[in-house]
Amino acid sequence: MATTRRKMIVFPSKNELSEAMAKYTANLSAKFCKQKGLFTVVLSGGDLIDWLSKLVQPPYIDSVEWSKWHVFWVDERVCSWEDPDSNYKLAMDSFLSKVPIPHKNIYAIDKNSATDGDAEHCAVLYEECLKNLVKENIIPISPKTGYPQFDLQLLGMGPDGHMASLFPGHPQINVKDKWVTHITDSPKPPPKRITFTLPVINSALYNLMAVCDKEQAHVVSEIMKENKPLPSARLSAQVENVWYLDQAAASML
Ligand SMILES: O=C1O[C@H](COP(=O)(O)O)[C@@H](O)[C@H](O)[C@H]1O
Repeated sequence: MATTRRKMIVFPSKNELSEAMAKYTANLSAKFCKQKGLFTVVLSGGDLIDWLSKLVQPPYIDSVEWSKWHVFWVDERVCSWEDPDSNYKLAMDSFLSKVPIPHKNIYAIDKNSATDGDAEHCAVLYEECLKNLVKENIIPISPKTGYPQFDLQLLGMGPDGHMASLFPGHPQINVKDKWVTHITDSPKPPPKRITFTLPVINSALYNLMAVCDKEQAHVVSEIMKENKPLPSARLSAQVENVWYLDQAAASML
């Protein structure tokens, strides 16, 4: 599996980081829409969705080819779509409902199994959904890794070093025989979640990890300076693995 070098950019403020993230996303959208007529974007939950707000403002709101976007989640909390914990709801409310992405191109967790709290079935169905999209030539399989290959993933990290719903000390980080797995004892609530597995995450062409605030400074230093093998430290990408930090998150480097 390819291991691209981690690239790091520190921004003076969260606002500048947000602007850069919008520009990075819009540039890749233009590149892939031109190259292959579509753009596959994987979102996470958490603070990152707030930082994406610049995409729903000029110039991007008018220039991005939203109709060509296909949107996925790197992880999802197993709860109803209306639950405030839902990553789908979070992205819908502040981002996706404001841009003209065709509804059929927004691939949420299965509504019924999520409401029923059946994490295992949600993971199985999400993997099935990805496999169907491979057959439809929406998602290619990476020739290098054999896993599905997304164009861009926008990721966040928790203060414990987790990314997606891959938590330190939990076995999901080592799963290789699935594309999507589940957890029922997440240390961060809610306990039931589904998540892409590490080989899928690392098969993406571009991975952008955005980390802000002083509370994250310690874990950023553990990863960058001490090489601590936390889940986020294992992030890679096929073309570029870039970390956007604000000054506060980078303050212990
Ligand atoms: O629980 C989750 O946490 C991570 C990090 O979130 P943040 O609020 O600390 O930025 C997030 O990336 C993931 O998608 C989410 O489910």
